[in-house]
Amino acid sequence: MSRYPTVAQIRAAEAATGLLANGVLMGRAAHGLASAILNHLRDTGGVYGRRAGLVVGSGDNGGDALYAGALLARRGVAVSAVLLDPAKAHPGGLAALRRTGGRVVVEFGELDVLVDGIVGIGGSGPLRPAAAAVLGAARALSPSATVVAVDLPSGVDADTGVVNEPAVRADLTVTFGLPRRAHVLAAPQCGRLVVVDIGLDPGAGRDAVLQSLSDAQVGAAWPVPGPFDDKYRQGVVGIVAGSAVYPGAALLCTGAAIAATSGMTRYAGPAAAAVVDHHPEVVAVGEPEEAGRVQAWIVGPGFGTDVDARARLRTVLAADVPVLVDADGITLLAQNPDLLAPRSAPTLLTPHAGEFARLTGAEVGADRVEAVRACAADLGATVLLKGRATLIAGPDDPDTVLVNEAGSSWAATAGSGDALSGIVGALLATGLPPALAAAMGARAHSVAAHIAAGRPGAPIGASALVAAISDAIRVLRASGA
Ligand SMILES: NC(=O)C1=CN([C@@H]2O[C@H](COP(=O)(O)OP(=O)(O)OC[C@H]3O[C@@H](n4cnc5c(N)ncnc54)[C@H](O)[C@@H]3O)[C@@H](O)[C@H]2O)[C@@H](O)CC1
Ligand SMILES: Nc1ncnc2c1ncn2[C@@H]1O[C@H](COP(=O)(O)OP(=O)(O)O)[C@@H](O)[C@H]1O
Ligand SMILES: [K+]
Repeated sequence: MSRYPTVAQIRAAEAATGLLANGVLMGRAAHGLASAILNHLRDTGGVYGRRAGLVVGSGDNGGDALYAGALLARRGVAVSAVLLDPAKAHPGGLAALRRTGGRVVVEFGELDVLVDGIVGIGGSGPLRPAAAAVLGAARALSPSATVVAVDLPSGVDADTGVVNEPAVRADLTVTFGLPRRAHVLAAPQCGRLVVVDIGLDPGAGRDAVLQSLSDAQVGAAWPVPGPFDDKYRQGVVGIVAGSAVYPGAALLCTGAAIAATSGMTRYAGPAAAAVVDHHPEVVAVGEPEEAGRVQAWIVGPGFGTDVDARARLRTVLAADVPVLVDADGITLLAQNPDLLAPRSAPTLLTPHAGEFARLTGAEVGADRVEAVRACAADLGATVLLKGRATLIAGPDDPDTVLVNEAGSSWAATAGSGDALSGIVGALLATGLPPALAAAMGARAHSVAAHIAAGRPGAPIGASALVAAISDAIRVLRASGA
């Protein structure tokens, strides 16, 4: 389990050490930052004589950069610094840099490493023009320089992960004590993340709302058949998806459900013939009323928004079992929110941003974590908001929002949402709590996309993702073994 505290929680954890005012924390941060840069230099040709440029802002983020620059200069790195506001540059850090031979310059020469010490957790908004100009000139002169962000790439909001352009895009981000929300919400902007130990209380950040499961946790919790299990005991999932004209969603969703667990998969809808043709293990009928017992339903992917679809949604939501509503089902639900009111079994909604806006009447907005939390509380349902960073909130636990950072964007392809609902719905049918099922399913979905794309990676369709689900589960289960 990783936890991603807010800036307020990070500041409280730092203050609790009593080591802020005396500069001890900054010293540790600077050591960690310098070590990460030295490691990078060693891995790419050596340390001595390499060139590092520091872009230094007016706060402690700039202080970290200056002290780290001093340590690099002592190891033979040629360090230069551009001070964005010379009168406010951290005095101790600046003195240290000067003592070790680092130079203050107005513009950089060629660089191997460009260090973004502009702003950290005290920053707000985009890069100001002077900072953007210095970075732009440095990038133009040294396009292959490695960009190292101190704490987080400047211009990225630490709590929401919003990238306020112009913003820094880093190859490596070195942070201190605890990862910030932005590191998972805007992971592609941060590059590789190094978290330096600065001696925070080991319990620090325990109150962080935003959390992610490790692969090992997902693997250990993945349901597999036990010695006395049969097909029914592992959960029967019922799927209402696709249509006679558009059977694709039904095939993808059903295929994903079959791969995710060993329980039984039923299908109810107009694509029954095509489903059985592709997946002979499925028991398929025309309508949900004919389907027999299930432990969870998936309803909505590609099943349209006509009167028949509406009637099927009504039937499924009237069942006293967990229901996952996706895609067209969400669009219909947005028009008929009263359908949720009588339900006592859990409901799980899996919107993308557009469906989320339809459901709530408002765009997701900058604070995705708060948006998903509020939506879950308002609707009394678990909500999974899709994206590169998928967020999951339940209705009864405002102190937990789970996040799955996909690690790659190969899943951004048509029909991959149908695969996600198949995986998550099959997990729901095994009896897992909705938020856990959603987070585990999202993780397996991302890993499957990554495996299907291969190395160095090639575009995939959703069918390839579905075909890789079994391998993804193996990878997740092996990661905890
Ligand atoms: N507080 C602590 O204990 C520690 C703090 N550390 C470092 O200190 C940083 C936080 O320092 P500060 O609180 O001084 O804040 P920052 O250095 O992150 O930024 C605050 C300064 O930047 C200016 N600013 C805000 N937005 C800006 C923008 N868009 N463009 C240009 N300037 C902008 C503000 O006016 C202020 O002067 C952390 O991110 C981390 O790097 C580390 O030294 C570890 C210990
Ligand atoms: N940039 C991205 N990186 C990684 N995964 C993504 C990205 N964009 C979307 N996804 C994932 O791909 C799936 C897309 O679902 P959805 O938008 O419903 O597509 P469809 O309706 O075509 O099936 C979701 O699981 C989502 O989290
Ligand atoms: K920074």
